Amino acid sequence: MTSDLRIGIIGVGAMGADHAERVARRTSGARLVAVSDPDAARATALATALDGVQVIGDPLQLIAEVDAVIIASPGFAHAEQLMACLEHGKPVLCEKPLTMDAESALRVVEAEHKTGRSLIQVGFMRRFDPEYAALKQLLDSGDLGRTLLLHNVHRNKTVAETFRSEMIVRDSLVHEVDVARWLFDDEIARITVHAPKPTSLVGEGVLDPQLAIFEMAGGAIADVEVFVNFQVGYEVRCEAVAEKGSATIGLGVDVLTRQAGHWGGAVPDDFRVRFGPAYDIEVQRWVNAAASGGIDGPTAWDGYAAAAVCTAGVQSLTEGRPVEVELARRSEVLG
Ligand SMILES: NC(=O)C1=CN([C@@H]2O[C@H](COP(=O)(O)OP(=O)(O)OC[C@H]3O[C@@H](n4cnc5c(N)ncnc54)[C@H](O)[C@@H]3O)[C@@H](O)[C@H]2O)C=CC1
Ligand SMILES: O=C1[C@@H](O)[C@H](O)[C@@H](O)[C@H](O)[C@H]1O
Repeated sequence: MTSDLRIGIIGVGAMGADHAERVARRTSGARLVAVSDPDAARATALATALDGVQVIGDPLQLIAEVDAVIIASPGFAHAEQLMACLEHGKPVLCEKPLTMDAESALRVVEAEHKTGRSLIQVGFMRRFDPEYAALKQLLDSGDLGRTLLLHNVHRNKTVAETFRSEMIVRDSLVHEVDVARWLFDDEIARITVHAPKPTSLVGEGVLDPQLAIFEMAGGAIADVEVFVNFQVGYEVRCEAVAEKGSATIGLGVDVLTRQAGHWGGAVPDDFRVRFGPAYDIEVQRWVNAAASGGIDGPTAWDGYAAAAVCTAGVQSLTEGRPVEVELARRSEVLG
């Protein structure tokens, strides 16, 4: 008899399958017991490969049957599945974005508040990345003085054809929204999303790349280039500029080789390589916290605040102007 936390995963595409392997093979105190995905063949193949994992067709039934849940379904499915986790009192690590818009995200925050518990952790894994964590520690130490600016680059090799302009804001830029709120420890008051001449290597009408400007409530500014069809590989960089110095992460320069007339390092293909250690730390810490019914990471409120910024960001992209972020008063929602 084991007291391991019995985990169920909803959605086993790229991210869900990665988490399944993580929970099954290298997370202590947890056991993967069930998966659910409308693509039954995909769920069955994964369950078979991982041994001892049940396939449950209905995600709401999975929620009822396990101790804790990882949601890795597409963002549009998160709200209903999160509400079911709250109804059953189940701790849940929900992949970002919390939901696809500010309104539904706020409903989730309110519903969680009614339970009187912190059950939802949002998968903003960069907070667990050793490089980002070191940057946060350095900025918080005050050694560089006050942080004034952040320059961010977020590039994916390619994305699915269904990934339209809005998704670049809600699904990709949302990471920098969280990074800026976290590093500055401040809210984003205003966002502008510019759409430069798009790459010709994507479908008609897709605005890629995008250049976003976040104006923080306290006056600092962050800029973000987000380019999801960069072709080369996965690159995430952040430079913080402070009063007495600057600090940069994500240069990917740990191994430089000279070979066949070239020198340089490798560019990872996607986030599973670059942020693998961050997901490992994130899931292990969530499991440890969930075992006592809590969380240890970005909260539902963080997910809501990010959704509110992205909602304003999509409006800015559509209307071609800066848009103020409408954020509910935290004290009114959470008491
Ligand atoms: N933290 C991170 O760096 C990353 C987070 N993500 C997030 O993970 C989630 C999943 O993304 P991917 O794995 O890239 O997508 P994906 O398209 O590879 O996989 C999604 C899976 O969910 C299944 N699905 C569709 N509708 C569903 C529903 N209603 N209920 C349950 N399952 C459903 C699909 O059949 C598919 O197997 C998204 O929220 C995404 O934003 C994705 C990539 C990286
Ligand atoms: O979260 C992720 C994906 O969903 C998103 O589509 C990518 O742009 C991000 O780089 C990745 O970290």
